[in-house]
Amino acid sequence: MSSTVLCSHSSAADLNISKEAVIRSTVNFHRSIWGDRFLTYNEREDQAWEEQQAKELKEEVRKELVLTGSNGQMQHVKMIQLIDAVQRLGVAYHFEEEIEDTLKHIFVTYGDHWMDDCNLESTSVWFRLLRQQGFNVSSGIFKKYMDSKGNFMESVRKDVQGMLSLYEAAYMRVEGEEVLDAALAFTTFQLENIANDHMCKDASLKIQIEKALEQPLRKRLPRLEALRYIPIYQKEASHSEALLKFSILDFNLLQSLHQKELSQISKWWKNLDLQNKLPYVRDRLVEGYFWILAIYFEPQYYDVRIFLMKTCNLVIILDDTYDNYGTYEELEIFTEAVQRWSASCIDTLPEYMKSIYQELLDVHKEAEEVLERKGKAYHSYYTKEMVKEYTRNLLIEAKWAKECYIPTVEEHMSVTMVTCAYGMIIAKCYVYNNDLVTEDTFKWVSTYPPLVKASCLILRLMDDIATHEEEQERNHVASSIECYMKQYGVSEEQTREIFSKQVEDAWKVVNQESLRPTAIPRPLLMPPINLARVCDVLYKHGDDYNHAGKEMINIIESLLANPINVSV
Ligand SMILES: CC(C)=CCC/C(C)=C/CC/C(C)=C/COP(=O)(O)OP(=O)(O)O
Repeated sequence: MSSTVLCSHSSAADLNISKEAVIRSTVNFHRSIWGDRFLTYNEREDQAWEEQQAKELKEEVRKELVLTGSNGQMQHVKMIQLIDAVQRLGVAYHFEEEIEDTLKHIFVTYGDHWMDDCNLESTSVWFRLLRQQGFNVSSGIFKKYMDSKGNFMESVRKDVQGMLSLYEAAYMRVEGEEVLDAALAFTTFQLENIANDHMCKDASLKIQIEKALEQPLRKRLPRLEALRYIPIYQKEASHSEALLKFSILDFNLLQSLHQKELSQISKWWKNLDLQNKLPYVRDRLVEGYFWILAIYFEPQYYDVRIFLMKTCNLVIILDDTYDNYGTYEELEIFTEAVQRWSASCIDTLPEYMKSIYQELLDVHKEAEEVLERKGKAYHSYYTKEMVKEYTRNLLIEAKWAKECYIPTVEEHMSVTMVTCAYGMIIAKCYVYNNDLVTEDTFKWVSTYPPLVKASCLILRLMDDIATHEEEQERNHVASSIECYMKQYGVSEEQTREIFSKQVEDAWKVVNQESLRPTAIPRPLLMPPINLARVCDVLYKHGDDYNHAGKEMINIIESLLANPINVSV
């Protein structure tokens, strides 16, 4: 994989560092597995008809989602089930107001006391939905399913659907919620037993349990949950035909929009001609698009996605330049140029870095022009400052790598919290958001508040758990695993366990910070939450960003290539 090469580079003369050969370490990343597959886009023939159908069905679903005058308990139970289905089918973004109104009404009506005679399944779904919506209902309600010794009752063990719902609800836990910690341990153990039980005859239930154990709903991306849930929902006797059909059409229409975007961005990427200009850079455009789609999949975020794709792929170019190809002296010059952020710096740069720098300025200038017209120039001020901070910290990592220095865990985290790039990406998510974003939003994100830190930590730890071995083989900066092992004298195995626990603790912070009142308007919380979620796809079974495995390839094909058959 990795190799250290001697290569003579034209920049050496400009740099005045050495007229002889420059030693570079390079990694031979494999080429994109997707080739030009997403370069061209063809609209499906029946798309206009599908759009019309979807429009009509959407209004039918909307009517079902509005509370009627009768407003009885039974209606509330049904409404909770319907909202759960709407969310899991991936179409909740069409009905945000209706969902907010209904859940608020239920919160105001019942407070912490969801109907006493309700079963575990209904109570768990109520709890999860309200917590997801930011209503801080008490987890104390689950104590009634425990005996005097604090163990879950025998009746719970027999209620498999109830346990499955409780398992999903428990993932909304925050620090100190012992009843939810106990519920999670109990349900996980019981559900694992059922999943491993060869005598269990209900194959469909078994699959649902396996999928839930693999990834709880809290960590699941809405588009991936939609793919999984559509066939399950269809089998439910009480399903709404309008909702089912609408979800399928909407999934396919969005897929078509995403294909169009990916084609547009593939052309931009191809035009950069990196294969010839910067052959050391990874070509992971399609995997990168999956990453961005995880943050925002809704049609209204088209501009943000295009901007994020350009700017995040530049982040990858920078990452490979600092981690891999650039010499320390070159990187110092580049970092200085970024701090000055001016086209006049181009002449000071080594030849191969000029196009990177120019593209960095261009992508931000493009955004700046749009924002200036809207009187929002400060949006780009903050994101540019975060890019500057990012390169300064990449340079520190390059120094550590050059000196083979293993920092303390605290030193490492203070730098890699920035170089994992999530803070900067979150800020960039807000650049084109108009109504809710204020200067305070940028001040919030740039100071790395608990939610942003938690999201960064989840990425850093999961990425390092997945890539530690591969990165060790090359001259990469010490990973958090190495730092931890050295500082605490523990094995790699123990460190991995400790980090997995830290990831779960970070999720508790994500949950806490999502409860009302929130530090910033609730819709703006989605980028850090979804960025945490995507790690659970990309880094759970290895490094699926750099080396997409079979399952990742399947995911990308289902999301971006294969429409769902309308008669599923
Ligand atoms: C569209 C697009 C490309 C999205 C990517 C999002 C992004 C910029 C993520 C941050 C950088 C990162 C962790 C890259 C993974 O490579 P790595 O494992 O080499 O990272 P490391 O050098 O920090 O370990």
